[in-house]
Order: sequence, then structure tokens, then C-alpha cells
Amino acid sequence: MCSVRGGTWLNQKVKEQSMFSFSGNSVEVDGREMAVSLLSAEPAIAVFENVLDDAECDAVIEVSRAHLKRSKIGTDKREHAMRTSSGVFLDEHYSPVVSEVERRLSVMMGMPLTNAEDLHVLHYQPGEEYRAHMDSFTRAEVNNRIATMIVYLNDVEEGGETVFPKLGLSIPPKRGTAVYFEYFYSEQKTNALTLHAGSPVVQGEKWAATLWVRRQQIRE
Ligand SMILES: O=C(O)CCC(=O)C(=O)O
Ligand SMILES: [Fe+2]
Repeated sequence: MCSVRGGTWLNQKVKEQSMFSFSGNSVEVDGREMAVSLLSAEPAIAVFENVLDDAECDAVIEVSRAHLKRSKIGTDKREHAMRTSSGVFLDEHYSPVVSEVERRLSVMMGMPLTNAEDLHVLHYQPGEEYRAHMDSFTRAEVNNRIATMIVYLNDVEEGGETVFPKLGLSIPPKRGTAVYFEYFYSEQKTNALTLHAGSPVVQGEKWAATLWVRRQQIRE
């Protein structure tokens, strides 16, 4: 079942400043030893290594491939130059690997899986990108997103970094590695420093899977 050693996460109910609260440079989740680098304390931004193995990355890519659709943005679901990738939301019943992966990511995030949206897989070809954006919704009254985990499913020959322009951070996509960030604090205002982008892929292709977590329950 779920086990985490080497770190403790605050339950969302007691969260005041950050959901991410552990020290040390590695964590064990379900028997996997993951190196953790904290890139920013507030907003909390951390990179985890060894989150998925190669077979899991390949399996997620393979279940997604046939279902990809051009990505859209906004509540009116428009295609836009802001986001030129393709993507798909994977229902947890797509494959046992999908439920295993999203469960593991939610354990790492210290959040119940019932607060997570379906796992979203993204595919970028050369020249494709996701320009600087916030993951939270601007309408205040909604059950908003509060944290994101992006796991890279392949190595990209060139480009495709996840960048946080306001913090000067650039994370190269590396197979099996994940970046975590959260954007709500006690003042209930989104942390604008988590503005981020998926830089254009220059050579090769990029596959990534994102788990967005909401403040409240969103699935059964
Ligand atoms: O592809 C990336 O590096 C960024 C993806 C992203 O920002 C998202 O899925 O919300
Ligand atoms: Fe994003």
C-alpha cells in the first residue's frame, strides 16, 4: 500500500504555508528511493528522480498514443498558439499502469487521489510548446487547482525544458523524473511566481504526464 519514508507531508487540513514540508535529499515511496531537489522553498518547487521506471514510461506513452488530440486552453476550449501540443486525459481504467502511476504521484504530493484530475498526457513535436501560464483557474469560486506534478516520460534530444521565468528555473525533461510545484498558500491567492512554460522542443519529441490536484475532492 502507500508508504512514504524520509519525508513527511502536511495534511491539507493543517496546511498553512506549504503542503510540501520535508527535509533531506531523498524519499522512499512504495519501496522506490527517489532523490529530491528543492529548487524553491516558496513557492515550493521540487524535482524527484526515479519516479517511474522505463517500462512504466513506455506503457503510459503507448496507452495514450492513439487518443491524442490537439491541446486546447480556456473554459471555452479553444485551440491556440499558446499551446501547440497534443494531449489526452487518461481515465484511471485505461490501464493498470495509469492507476498505479497516478496513485504514486498523489502519494508523493501528500494528497488524496480523489482530489486529482485524471492523469493528463502531453506530446510535443519539434516546434511545439506550452507558453507561460498558470495552472490555477482565475475564477475564484471554483474548486481550484493547488498543485501540479509533471513527470517526463522520455528523454528529449534538445529543448522541451519546463521553465519558471519569474524564478529563473529551467528543468530539463528526463525520463522518469518529475517536477512538483504548488501555488496556493494561506492567503488563498495563487502564487504568481509559479508561472511556467513547456519550452519548444527543438529536436526529438517530448512526452510528459501531468497530475493536477484540486483543493477539494473532484472524483469518486
Ligand atoms: O510540458 C511542460 O513542461 C509543461 C506542462 C504544463 O505546464 C502543464 O501540463 O500544465
Ligand atoms: Fe502548466
